Amino acid sequence: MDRRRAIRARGITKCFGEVVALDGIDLDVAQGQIHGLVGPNGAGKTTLLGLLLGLAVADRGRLEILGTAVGRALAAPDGVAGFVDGPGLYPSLTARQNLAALAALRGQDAPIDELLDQVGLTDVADDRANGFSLGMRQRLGLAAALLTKPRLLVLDEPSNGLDPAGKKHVHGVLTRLAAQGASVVLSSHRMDDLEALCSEVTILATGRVVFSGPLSKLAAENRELDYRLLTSDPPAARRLAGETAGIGVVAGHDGDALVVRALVPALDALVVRLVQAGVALRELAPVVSPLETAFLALTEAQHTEQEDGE
Ligand SMILES: Nc1ncnc2c1ncn2[C@@H]1O[C@H](COP(=O)(O)OP(=O)(O)OP(=O)(O)O)[C@@H](O)[C@H]1O
Repeated sequence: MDRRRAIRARGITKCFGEVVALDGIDLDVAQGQIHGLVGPNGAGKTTLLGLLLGLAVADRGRLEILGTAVGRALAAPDGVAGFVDGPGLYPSLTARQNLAALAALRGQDAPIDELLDQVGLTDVADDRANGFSLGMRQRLGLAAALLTKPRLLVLDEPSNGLDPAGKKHVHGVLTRLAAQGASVVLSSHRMDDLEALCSEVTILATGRVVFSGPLSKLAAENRELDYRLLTSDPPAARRLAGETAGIGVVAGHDGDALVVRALVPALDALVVRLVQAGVALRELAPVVSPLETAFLALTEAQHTEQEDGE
């Protein structure tokens, strides 16, 4: 058994009647890693997170969490905390009372003020949870999960409803937790969040893993992407792009921006030429992120394979 791995899943299958929600899932999550789960609606993300939290048991397969094989009991494995389908809170209690009640249930002292501060709820600490917005409830749920000092934190769509300040707090909490050696598995439909937070992602489609690994592997795959460039001299940039091998200039105007289709080596060559010609590069970014491009390509491919098989 590998204790350096927070999660090791092999051949996990889970059905609800006729519906195969998970179909032979393998998953590896290292300690200290923030791992993203992504996939279209109904892909099986929540079902998988529920198994990690001990809310359900797999029909087949082997699941090890924090070095221990998960049995058939419906209970969160030791060291695991989190939530699916929104956090469970006491609506008539304040944020502070919610955390105090949970700490008392566990018979432990907890740094409640510090936790409220970490998730950015200090100003509303004495407001009742039933008046909280979705983003505030998510953050209180995160603070509640942190009460147990988890070694594996499991979160279903933690970014739902977060404003930019809330997002900054949540990202800060998760990043610090991972830096201290805990692991985080979270699902999201927000590619920008996953790219900002996760070192590895697993893409699920109709209950199967279609990709699992580092984000850099997705970006480095041999796939042409469209890039948007803002430069100090748009006409010169357009001319140089047209003269660079492997660069396709995408038609249509986006203000002063130049949009090119290229693999990374050709893009590198273009940037070098621009700089050598004295054209300053002010912005360069993929029009659609590598993760989103891979997500669409991989999940659509899976969908088409299924249709062909029917
Ligand atoms: N309790 C249940 N009873 C019956 N079917 C279920 C149950 N839970 C999930 N399913 C089915 O299992 C499949 C996977 O659902 P799941 O909620 O895990 O997907 P998801 O990837 O989290 O989707 P979303 O992005 O919409 O949240 C779906 O077809 C869903 O309808």
